[in-house]
Amino acid sequence: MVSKYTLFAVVAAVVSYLVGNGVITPPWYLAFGYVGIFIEGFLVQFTVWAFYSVLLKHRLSPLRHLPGPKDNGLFMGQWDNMVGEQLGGPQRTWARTIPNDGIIRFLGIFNKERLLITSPKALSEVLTTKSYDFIKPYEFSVGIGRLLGIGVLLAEGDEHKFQRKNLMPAFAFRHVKSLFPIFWSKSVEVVFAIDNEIKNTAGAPPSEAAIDAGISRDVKVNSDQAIVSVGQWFNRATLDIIGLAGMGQDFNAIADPTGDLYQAYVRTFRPSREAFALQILSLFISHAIIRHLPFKHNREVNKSVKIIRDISRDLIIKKKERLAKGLEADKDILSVALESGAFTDDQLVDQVMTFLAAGHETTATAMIWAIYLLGLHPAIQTRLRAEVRASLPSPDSGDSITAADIERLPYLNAVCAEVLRHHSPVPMTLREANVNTSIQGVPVPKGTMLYLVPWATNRDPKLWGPDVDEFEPERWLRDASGGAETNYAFLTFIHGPRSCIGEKFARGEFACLVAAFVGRFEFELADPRMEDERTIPIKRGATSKPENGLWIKTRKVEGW
Ligand code: HEM
Repeated sequence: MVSKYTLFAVVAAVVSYLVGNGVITPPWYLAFGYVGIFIEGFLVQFTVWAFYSVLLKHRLSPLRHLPGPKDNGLFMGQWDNMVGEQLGGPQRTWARTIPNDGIIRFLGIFNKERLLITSPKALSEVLTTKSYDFIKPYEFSVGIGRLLGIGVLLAEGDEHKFQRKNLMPAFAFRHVKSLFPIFWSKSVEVVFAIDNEIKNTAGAPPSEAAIDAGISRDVKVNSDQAIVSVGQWFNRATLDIIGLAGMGQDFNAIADPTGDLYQAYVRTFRPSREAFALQILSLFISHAIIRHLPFKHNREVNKSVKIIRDISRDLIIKKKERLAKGLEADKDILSVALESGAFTDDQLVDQVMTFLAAGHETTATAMIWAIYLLGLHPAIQTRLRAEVRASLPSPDSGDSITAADIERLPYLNAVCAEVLRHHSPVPMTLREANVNTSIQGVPVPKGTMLYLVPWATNRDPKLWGPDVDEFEPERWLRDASGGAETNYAFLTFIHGPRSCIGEKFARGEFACLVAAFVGRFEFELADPRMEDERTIPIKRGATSKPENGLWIKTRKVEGW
């Protein structure tokens, strides 16, 4: 489709030719030759278009009658609220306070119209029955695609159906069950590593360089207690798990955080002023241009992406060699993708990149919130520790576990489900109507942007009851659905054909990591300022976690 800028340029060129040759004479213009008239022509069109789209379009929109927040800025709609609060925060408030039938309309930057989808019925249409009417917005895909590759997460339409069908066998629960020994062995390894760190870490805070490189942030308190920064440990553990269970390759990031792959992710996700500035710039300029601007952050991300791509390619070559040698077929994600014969080598690289990134940062974020919430609620922590110790083998025993061992721990499963409800690692995701369609009978024009916000839906009192903000694992013991009347009240993994393909994998590794950590350690928040979750600065991005990390006073509990 021709872009509006191309159209403006063509019209301006024609006008410039006609005026320059005296065919037409506008009542007023500055005669600076053909180029001057071209620029004037372009600017006049741009100004008319900008005036229309910022000040008029939303007033004439067929969606203008939908309920929504009224305190809009003249040019920037709800922008001030959205940047001033945690990601998903304003949407959580609107879903609670603005009476609506499932759709709330709000204005974003330059008064662009957006729809927040709130009711289970509307969510089921967008996510399930009309899933392919909605796509991931182009700019979102280009931005995140640099790091994730264009794999199943970003493919659309028939291409997505094809990729998902061929990857599904690797994620069937029958298969995921066989991965529990890997989940457990890495959970035990990270617990041992943290235990060692508590014994050996120095009394002084680690150097800035070590913190920056995601290597150590831990500080000794006394002989058996240290302040541990849990985030980096769980990133290392989940990267190892997706490596082993997903690709058959141990990246050894728990043992050695200086490895290329782990460091590539540390550089990419490291918050910096430049990264934030580029994020803001991406609201005005295409990601395709931004990534080439000469900034240090861009150079670091580009370098990291090359490393991740090269490692992904190497993994594929090694796997192919194993297959060619006729070695026993592996059942990891990469082997399933290779054996399906559905993907070219380049497509496989994109899939591997997708699974590496989507498969580790999310679960590591879930772990941060689990430790945060259990640090805040010592009674729940103690009860969970008792259940784990009574039922699972001590890490020291060297014994492994099965999926059934985890399944039969009701409190562990309830705690994990409640963490995922209370603090969804992915706070929100976006969709764009790809065709003229409708939601709950409301006509939705092509191009309309939709917000699906687990941070709002998972905490909506209409769906969960008045105790929605309590961290209350019991709700999952009373009722397998947590007390909500519908699945669509729980959006952590989304639903339908674009739901998280790794949900069962994620729930399995998450339960193992929580069990091993809580079984072995007693812990509390090191920073009392974090006790009020509403005031914690949260990092903005695809996943939401505390911007300054999570620091907990940790002590080994003997006897298991
Ligand atoms: C607690 C951990 C996790 C959470 C909260 C989570 C959440 C999500 C969400 C919300 C989506 C939908 C994104 C969207 O449509 O915009 C998604 C998609 C996806 N996730 Fe996860 N995820 C987790 C773990 C994993 C793991 C461990 C893997 C891989 C092993 C994985 C692989 C994927 C893939 C490939 C997709 C795209 C699916 C598709 O579009 O067909 N995720 N995830």
